[in-house]
Amino acid sequence: MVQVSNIKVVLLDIEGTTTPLSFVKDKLFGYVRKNLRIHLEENFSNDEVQEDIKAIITTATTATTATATTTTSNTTNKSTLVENVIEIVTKLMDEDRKSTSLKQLQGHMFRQAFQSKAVVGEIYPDVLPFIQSVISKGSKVAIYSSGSIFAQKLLFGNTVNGDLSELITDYFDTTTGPKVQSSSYVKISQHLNVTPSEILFLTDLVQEAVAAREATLQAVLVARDDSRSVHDDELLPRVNEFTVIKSFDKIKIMTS
Ligand SMILES: CSCCC(=O)C(=O)COP(=O)(O)O
Repeated sequence: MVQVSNIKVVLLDIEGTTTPLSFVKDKLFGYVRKNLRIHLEENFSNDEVQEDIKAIITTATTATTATATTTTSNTTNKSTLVENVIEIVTKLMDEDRKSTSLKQLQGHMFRQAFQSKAVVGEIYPDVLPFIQSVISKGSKVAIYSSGSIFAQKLLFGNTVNGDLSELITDYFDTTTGPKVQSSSYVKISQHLNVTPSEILFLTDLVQEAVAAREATLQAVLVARDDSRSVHDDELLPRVNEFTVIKSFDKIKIMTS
């Protein structure tokens, strides 16, 4: 059992930490891949979709990596724009990019997925008891994910365990900054009005744990059976710098 003390907020990553990778990759992202064309075509004139299209095109034209090579055009022609956006979004998703524009679009598409019950939010069985125990000790629970805040609220509002969104006091996404940058965690602690060391960050990605620790948060790695960096041999030296738990029931928040 890992004991942590002096914690006012527990900050949770989603993919691989609260929620199975397979759910995010296959069900959520799978829904986007399958329904992107129909979403764009049927809702093309909506302000929200127009904003999403503009943002995606901006990402493609300003990206410094391979995505920038995608052909974009200045056209307002519907079918050309739809084809362009599908090409860019597919490429961004293939590269598992965390671009804010991609995450905004995905989040808007998840609304239909959750409302129609085509998708129901999955969390690991130990997550809800842990959240309840954190709250019972007077600490708060917040989320920091690359998924948009809109998407995060949909996920926690529509889980297999019911609506958990009210148990979470604050949500953060890439509009605060990338999860691999320590400045993002400084901003989060300022927003939460606590000192960084009073935040416990749980993630399956060592690069995120490193950034959080640089900002002096307490960071613990979560090594689920399907987790990402904890099973990457190249990252092992960095992983070994952290406390690693297999599930949330291995962590105990001590009241001061
Ligand atoms: C409903 S949130 C969707 C998750 C997502 O889009 C994502 O990129 C996962 O990012 P995380 O930072 O939670 O690993």
